[in-house]
Amino acid sequence: MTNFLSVKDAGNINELISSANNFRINPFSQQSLGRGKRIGLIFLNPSLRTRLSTQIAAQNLGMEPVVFNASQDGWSLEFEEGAIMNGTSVEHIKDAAPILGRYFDILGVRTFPSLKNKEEDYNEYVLNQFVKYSGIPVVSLESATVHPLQSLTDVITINDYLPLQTKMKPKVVLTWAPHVKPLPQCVANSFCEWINAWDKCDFTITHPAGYELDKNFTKGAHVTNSQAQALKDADFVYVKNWSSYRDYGKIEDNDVNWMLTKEKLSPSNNAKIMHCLPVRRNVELSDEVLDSPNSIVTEQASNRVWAAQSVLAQILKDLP
Ligand SMILES: NCCC[C@H](NC(=O)CCC(=O)O)C(=O)O
Ligand SMILES: NC(=O)OP(=O)(O)O
Repeated sequence: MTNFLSVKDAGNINELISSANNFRINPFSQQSLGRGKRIGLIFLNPSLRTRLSTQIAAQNLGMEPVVFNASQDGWSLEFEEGAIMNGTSVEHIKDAAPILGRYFDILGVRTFPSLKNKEEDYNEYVLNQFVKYSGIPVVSLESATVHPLQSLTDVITINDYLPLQTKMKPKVVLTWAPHVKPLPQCVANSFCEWINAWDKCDFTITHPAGYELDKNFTKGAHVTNSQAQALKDADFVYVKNWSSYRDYGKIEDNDVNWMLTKEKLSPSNNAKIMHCLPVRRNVELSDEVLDSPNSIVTEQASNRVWAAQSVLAQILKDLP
């Protein structure tokens, strides 16, 4: 593995899951793999889980992680080719990224979408420039359109429960939830493309009209505007808000009735509840759901370490 930017870089998903499961049993089994190697973790946006789990994963592999909160502590970066830099941006990515490439063996980058320029966001304008100019393997720590370390974690978490399932394929539902802010589509896009590629689940997406996701990510999934219909017999319910893809970055209609409650889950198959976190309690999901034994969000977040470790191990093995 060279880069880890989306499901396309994952190779065999089941092998990544199995490697993650091995690290969960024995976190320090491959300490020599990363010895003498350094990973730079560059954050252009806030993070709790990704920042900490990736540091822990790197340390478990014997690597040294260096975290840089670029948006707070670094010079303001310019990404536009040919820009006349007489404004607020101080340093061009063409100058900064090659230096990161000399300091580190692997680079992790978190960069959210602008939610203003759909074309730039969906072309991964920022992340791709880190890839182009750093010259070293790049791991997405969540980008404009996808969050592959989160999605790998999500399939690892679902996989843990597969032996308990009686159906050939468990019913996995991604439900839109209300929010106070317009959020990226990336966690939802990414979950869709990983669940589709993994192909072990019967997958339904439900959202109010106007929140259709980009078909490049969802194709193959059942899509319905009826949350009640989607939740019926569900084995896993993944809750997430996203802003409109069509009317890009806008809140079409923040229907509070879409908040997930215990009552709505009663026709489900005692569904496990998932969310990438952070979550707005009693806006996206009720306390009752989040605090119930069906919620596996803490377990899910704890799997972030093993997902990151399996990816970093694969990249380390393939370093030139
Ligand atoms: N990294 C996990 C999710 C990040 C982001 N959530 C947020 O920005 C939440 C912000 C808030 O709740 O104010 C998202 O949905 O893509
Ligand atoms: N789920 C997730 O990526 O969390 P952070 O934004 O805290 O890293």
